[in-house]
Amino acid sequence: MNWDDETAPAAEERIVGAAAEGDDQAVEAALRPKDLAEFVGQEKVRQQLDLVLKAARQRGATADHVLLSGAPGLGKTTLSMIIAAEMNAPIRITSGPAIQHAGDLAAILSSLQEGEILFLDEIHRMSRPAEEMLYMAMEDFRVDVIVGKGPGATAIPLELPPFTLVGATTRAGLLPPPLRDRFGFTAHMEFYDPAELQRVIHRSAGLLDVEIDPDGAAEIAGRSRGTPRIANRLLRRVRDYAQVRADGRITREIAAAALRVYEVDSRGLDRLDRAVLEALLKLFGGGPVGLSTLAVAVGEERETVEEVAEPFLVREGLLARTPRGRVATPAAWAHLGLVPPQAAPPGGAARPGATGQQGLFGT
Ligand SMILES: Nc1ncnc2c1ncn2[C@@H]1O[C@H](COP(=O)(O)OP(=O)(O)OP(=O)(O)O)[C@@H](O)[C@H]1O
Repeated sequence: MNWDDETAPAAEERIVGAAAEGDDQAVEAALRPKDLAEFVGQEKVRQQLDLVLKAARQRGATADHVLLSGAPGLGKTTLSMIIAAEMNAPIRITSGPAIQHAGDLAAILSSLQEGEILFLDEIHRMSRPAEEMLYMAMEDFRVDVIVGKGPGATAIPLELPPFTLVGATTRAGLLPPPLRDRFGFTAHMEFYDPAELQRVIHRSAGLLDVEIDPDGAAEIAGRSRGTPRIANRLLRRVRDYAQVRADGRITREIAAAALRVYEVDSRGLDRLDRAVLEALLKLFGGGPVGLSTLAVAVGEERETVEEVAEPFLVREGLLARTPRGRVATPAAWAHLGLVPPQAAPPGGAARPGATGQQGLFGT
């Protein structure tokens, strides 16, 4: 899957977009778990990382370099900060696109303290020369700084203090093998199941001082697309609704009513996702239909349909991309409360008007 799909430009304005938005950042800082015990879910990653860090602490050494891969909003930045906290080490945060020249990287590396954690987000987007410098830095804690140009250029070796690189990527497959191989520990972060998201929501509600029923948390969790960042964002919008329209407490009914206002349905589909699905079912009998035709039908760019709406619909098993075009699955018909043509009574096609829309947003 193409994880970056969820960060495509049009996805940024969506309440169910996985990329961080402007007002997320300050709140996210307040909601970040501070240690491994507080970090919800990702059991395997947590157990393995716990061993890696404990062993390093016992040896009095810096931890091995760590590569975290997974979709946006699953907790990679949070985990890098936890690594620093568990190692009692300072952390420096930067990203691949910010390092365009090898010199940028040399400047950062040479100013690290011993044992410092260097968090490099979007490591797959670093420039090639910087990437090559990183190989030597990771392996030998040394870089060659080139001084001068042409035949007179000389490489001056620069010793670095031992440090731990924590690389984060949405696409581990894009990393060149020599870079991937230099990480001592690689963790792949999975989407969270509803029970885990419910725990994330309860924890965040506590920190935000919001009263929430277990059913209210479950309702939000089911619409959060497996992603803690989305769960926290939906929680904040539901909190607003509960405060303005009710007594502030979040129940299942309040959560469903609030998310109806924001057009997030019972499976976490938003207006665009549903428009695509509805066009596919109602106008094209469930497909197959070409991407361009589908895009025209919903009045969106081809890229928006392909990169913003489709990845989640595919992940949810509602839409399939086939060589003949886009096809709806039986689950898509069921979700929109429509009858597939082959199951329609004799003489009657699919009943385009017979939607169960009211049910989609919950009660
Ligand atoms: N396991 C978790 N338990 C509790 N909260 C979490 C967990 N994972 C993520 N969060 C919350 O979700 C938000 C987003 O997490 P974070 O910024 O770490 O994601 P990310 O994977 O680094 O995203 P990106 O790839 O966009 O940088 C944070 O507010 C964090 O508190």
